[in-house]
Amino acid sequence: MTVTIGTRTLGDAHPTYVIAEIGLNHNGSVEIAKELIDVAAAAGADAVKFQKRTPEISTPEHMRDVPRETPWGTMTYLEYRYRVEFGRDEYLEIGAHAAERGVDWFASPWDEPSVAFLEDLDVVAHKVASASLTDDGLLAALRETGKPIILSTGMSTMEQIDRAVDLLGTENLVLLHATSTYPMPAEEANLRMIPTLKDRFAGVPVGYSGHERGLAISFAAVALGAAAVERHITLDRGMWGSDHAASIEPTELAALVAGIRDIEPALGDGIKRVFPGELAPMAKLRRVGAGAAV
Ligand SMILES: C=C(OP(=O)(O)O)C(=O)O
Repeated sequence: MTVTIGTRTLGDAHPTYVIAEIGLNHNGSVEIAKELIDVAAAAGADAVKFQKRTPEISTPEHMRDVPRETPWGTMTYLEYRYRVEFGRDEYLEIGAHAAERGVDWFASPWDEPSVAFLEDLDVVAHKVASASLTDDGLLAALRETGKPIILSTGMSTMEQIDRAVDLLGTENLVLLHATSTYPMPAEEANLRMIPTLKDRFAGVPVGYSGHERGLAISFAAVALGAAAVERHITLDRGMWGSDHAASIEPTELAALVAGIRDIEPALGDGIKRVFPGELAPMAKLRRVGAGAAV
C-alpha cells in the first residue's frame, strides 16, 4: 500500500519522505519560519511541518499560570503559547513560501478547532503528535478530513496504537515510530519497532520521528525500512526555546537528506544475485572447485 502526499508517494520502493519539523522553532516569527523553509528546500527535504494549537484548549490546566521567562519578558505559560502561535494570514504567507520552494507543508493540530483551521488552509496532510495519540475526538475529526494522516507513536502502548489505528483506518495512514524523550538517548530508540509496526499493520507505510542528537540513528531507521523520516530543525541549537536543543541545524539536515538518498539505492531487494561488477574479481580470485557449477 502507498500513501500520496502532495506530489510524493510514500511506501516500499518509494523514496524516503523527509519531513523537516519546524514545530515552534520559528519562535513566533514568520521570517524565521521562512528561513527554515529555505533551509529545508535547499537540503532537499520533502516537507516542512508546523504545530497548530488553540492554546486555551490544548494547554493543560495545571500549566496555564506557570510563569515563564521568554525573550519577550516574563509571562504565563498560556500567554507564551499565544505568543508563538501563527494566525491565518501568517500561515497563508508561509504556505505560499513553501509552495514557491517546492516543499509540502502541513502541521500537527493539537485540538479539534485547529483541524478546521488547517483544513481551511487546504493542507496536503495532517500529522498526529505522539501526545495526541489517545485523543479520540481529534482522531475522529482528522479521519473526517479524508486527508493522509501521519501518526506518531511515542509515549504510547501497543494497545493505544491499535486503538488509534482503528479510529483512523489504515487507508490513508502513515505510522511513525517515535520515542518522545528530548533529546533521546540511543538506548531508548528501539528501532526494531519499525519492522514490528510493519508486520502488525501490513501495508501501512512506517517511518520514524527522531529526537536524538546526530544523524546515525535516523540513517539506521532508513536501513530498517522507514518510509519517512521526521527531524526537528533549527537555524541554531543555541536559540531560545524548548525544542532547539534536540533539533538539527541546516548543514546537518543537508547531510541527513544526502545520506538517506545514498542509502536508498544500497538497500536492494534482498534477492541474492551475482552483480556484473563482481564477475572480474570472481574470475581473478576464485579457485574453480566442485561448488562452482551450483
Ligand atoms: C510532537 C510532534 O510529533 P512527534 O510525537 O513525532 O515528536 C508533533 O508532530 O507535533
